[in-house]
Parts: sequence; C-alpha cells; structure tokens
Amino acid sequence: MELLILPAAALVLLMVVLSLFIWLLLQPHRGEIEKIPGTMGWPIVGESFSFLSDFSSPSGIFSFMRNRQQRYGKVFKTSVLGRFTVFMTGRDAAKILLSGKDGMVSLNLFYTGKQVLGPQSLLTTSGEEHKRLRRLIADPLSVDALKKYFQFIDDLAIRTLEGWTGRTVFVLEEASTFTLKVIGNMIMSLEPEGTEQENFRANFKIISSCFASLPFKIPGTAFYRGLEARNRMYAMLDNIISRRRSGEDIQHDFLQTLLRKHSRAAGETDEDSEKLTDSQLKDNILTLLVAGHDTTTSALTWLVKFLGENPDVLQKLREEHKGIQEKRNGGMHLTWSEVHTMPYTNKVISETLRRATILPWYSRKAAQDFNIDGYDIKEGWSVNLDVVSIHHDPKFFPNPEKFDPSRFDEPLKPFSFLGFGSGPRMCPGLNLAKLEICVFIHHLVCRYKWIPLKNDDSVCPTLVRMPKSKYPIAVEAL
Ligand code: HEM
Repeated sequence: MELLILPAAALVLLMVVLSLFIWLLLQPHRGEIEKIPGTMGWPIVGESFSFLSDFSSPSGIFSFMRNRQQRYGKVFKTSVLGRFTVFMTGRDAAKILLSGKDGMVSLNLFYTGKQVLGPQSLLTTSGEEHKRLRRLIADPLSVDALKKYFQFIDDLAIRTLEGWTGRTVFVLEEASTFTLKVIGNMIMSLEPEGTEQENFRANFKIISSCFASLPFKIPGTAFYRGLEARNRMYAMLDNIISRRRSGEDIQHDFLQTLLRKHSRAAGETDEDSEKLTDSQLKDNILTLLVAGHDTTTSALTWLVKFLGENPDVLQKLREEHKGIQEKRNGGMHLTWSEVHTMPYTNKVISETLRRATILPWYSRKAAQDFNIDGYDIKEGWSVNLDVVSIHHDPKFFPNPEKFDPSRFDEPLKPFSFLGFGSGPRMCPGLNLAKLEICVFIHHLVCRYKWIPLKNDDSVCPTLVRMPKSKYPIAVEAL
C-alpha cells in the first residue's frame, strides 16, 4: 500500500480541491470544531508535511502524536492529506471507537480503497451486512479449519529457509513471498511456483500499491492500473470458480468450502437467499488477500529484527523450539499439536505487535453525534484511534521502548493491547497470521543464525509500518 509516491503537482491539486470541499462541508460545525483543541495547520496543506516527515521517522507517527498530545491532550484535531480528522487515544476512546456500540462509528476507508475492494467487501460494509459477512468467513478461518493448510505452510517455510543458507536476504521481501504463497494456497490452492502464481503475484502487487493513490480513473495512473489488475484477478477467480462448479477441479480450500456452503438450489435467486453471491465472494477474497498480506509480512519482518536486537529473547525462544524438536521422534517437520505448545513464541508475537504497532491508527467515521472526554464529535467526522500511544503508555507498559515479551506473562487490562484490534472489526485472520509466524520462526531459530547488515531504523511511509531497509541479513546454518 504505497502511500507517498505521488506526483507532487497532482498531490497539491488534489489537496486544494479536497480542502475546499472539506471547508464547505465543515461550515455547519464550525462552532464544535473550534472547541476541539489542536490546529488545522496551514491553509490547504494543513499539517501534512510534519505528519509525513514524522511518519517515516524511526519512531513513526508516535512523535506527531506525542507532540500534539503534550500540547492539547488526548483528543485533538488536525488536517492531514486533505482530511479534517480528530485523533484520540487511551483505553476509553478505544472502547468507544472499537466496540462501535449502537452503530456509533463505521470504518473509514479512502475512496480508492473502497473502489478497489468493491461494494460487498467486509471493509466497505457496516451494520447487519457486515455482521453477516463476518459470520460467513469466520468458519474457514477458525483454528480447526486451518489444520488442513498446516502441511503446506510447514513445507513452504522449510523450503524458503533452505534457500536462505549462506546468502544475504532481505527479510521483508522473503516474508512477502512466503505470506502471499500461503494465502494464495489457502484460498484457492494456488501452486507456490509457476505462471499462475506469478500472474497472481504481479496483479496483487499492483492492487496493493494503488490503495492510497490519487482517485483519478485515467489510463496510466496507479488507480487505473489497480482497477485493471483487480479485473484480471476477478477473471482468474471466475475461471477457477467455474472449474470448481463443473467438477473439473475439486480442492480442499477456503474457496471450495464457501462454494459448497453457498451453492444455490435450482430456482433460488440472489434476492431470496442468505448465501454469498459470486461478487460478495470475490470482493471478500480480495479483501482477505489485501488485509492479510502486508500485515503478516510486516509482523514477521519486525519479529526477526527484534530477535536480532535482543539476543536474550532469541535464546529463550530458541530453547522453547529446541525443546519441541528434542521431544519429537526425529525429522524436521513440525506437527499440528506442537504448534499449540509455544507459549513464549506467542508472547514474542504479541510484543512484536505492541512494539512495532503495524497499523498505527484505526480509522473510523462517526455514524452519529457522540461525546468523548467532554468533546462533541459530529456525525460524518473522521475519527482516528492512535494505537501507537496506547501501546507505548508507560502506565501499562513500563519502559515502553524495551522489547520485553514477559509483559504478556499476566493478562493485560482491556483495550491496552490492540495488536489485532478489538470488537466487531477485530482481525478475523489472527489465527492464520499466528500459525504462519509460529511455523516460520520454529524453523528459523532451530536451524539458522543470522546477522543484520544494516543499522537503519527508518520506516516505510506506508499504511502498514515496515522497515525501510527491508531488513537485510546474512544467514548461516547453525
Ligand atoms: C500479524 C498479522 C495481522 C495483523 C497485525 C492484523 C491486524 C488487524 C487489525 C488491527 C485489524 C482491525 C483494524 C481496525 O479495527 O480498524 C484487522 C482487521 C482485519 N484483518 Fe487483520 N491482521 C493480520 C493478519 C490478517 C490476516 C492473515 C488476514 C486474512 C486472512 C486478515 C484479515 C483482516 C480483515 C478482513 C480485517 C477487517 C475486519 C473487519 O472489518 O471486520 N488479517 N487486522
């Protein structure tokens, strides 16, 4: 999801148009806006420049938030990237925004994201329709249902790592290839190599990088290319779906499960059925790919980085995995039951998600007027939960910059840790993400050692936080 590679002139033009539009839109609420502390920055550009420069610094968006929270408190207004928005932080705000009680908020996606994911995506629907879609995809993503993909993930992790030996690798690139192959196989049994995989990967990359592009549907723009890639991806899915329906190709994957559950009886129409239509199916397959790929890639990369920087944690983690290996009767393959005996690994994953805060804020739109910390928020306003500050609150995480998995020894206070979110929009892919990471880390720490080749803490200016250096390492067998 590249955010910033935008032609400067077009960006300025868009900001002017958006600012005028927002200015007109906000006129009826001038009074309420005035009462929210903070500044709207410069005319047109607002506070975009300091937001963008902080965004790609090592501490990321945290310094932007901390500066303003020190000046204005937990709730403040700003105008960034052509959007008037209210940032808020703290457990109370998290509870209100994430539990979405009484339909108080809905998800706030960029226009381009909405167009690319489609009108039936989990991310573009809300209320009852959103609940229904969640129910329908929950089963195939449950721990039990994931068991059938375990062997593939295990084999792929072993093969990927064997290719690392004696080489310099960019962890981010390798993690990206690994997670895309896993999700492609899980959803539609894509083979990890070959033309179909390559086309899938190429289209996915174009889609994923057009998310925050300018919303111009003109040939040559990133948005236009993204929509074209989406059409190619949907054509590929149509082809697979028709092969499955004709019985020419039967698999045991996510798509097959949904096709079986949602096939229509003769004469049953879309209107009188509770079942998923083909466009709902395709929009949500694309949604899972988009929501699951960059996040898991980033988590795996940060985890390897944090292990490299914290030898004591690496040693303890290695002991857990060597212990599992020793109890096994030979062979390098993990077993399904062993994956559920990794308590320390789970704490390392949680601490990685806390420390890196891969999605730095969760974006919502007020669906009705409400009050938070004494401030009136009006229907239609963009409200963002600053999660980085919640994850770095010294009251709940003393010495917050330290990477310390033992913080998760005891249960935490509700809404103090939000690595996978909370409430009705909580991540439905968390079991898959954890499975991929546990398997990969098992083989990595049992069989390899590595040294980092670059001491660069800067972060990509993308919606999902990733190390800019892609984290190059030199790898050797243990
Ligand atoms: C370590 C990896 C992952 C992290 C850190 C992560 C994190 C999150 C978070 C924080 C949210 C909620 C955002 C909000 O409230 O605004 C979310 C939602 C979501 N995630 Fe994940 N995720 C990960 C992996 C995955 C995977 C593997 C999948 C799919 C297979 C996935 C699919 C989704 C979807 C579809 C949503 C939207 C849910 C909805 O709106 O109802 N995620 N994720």
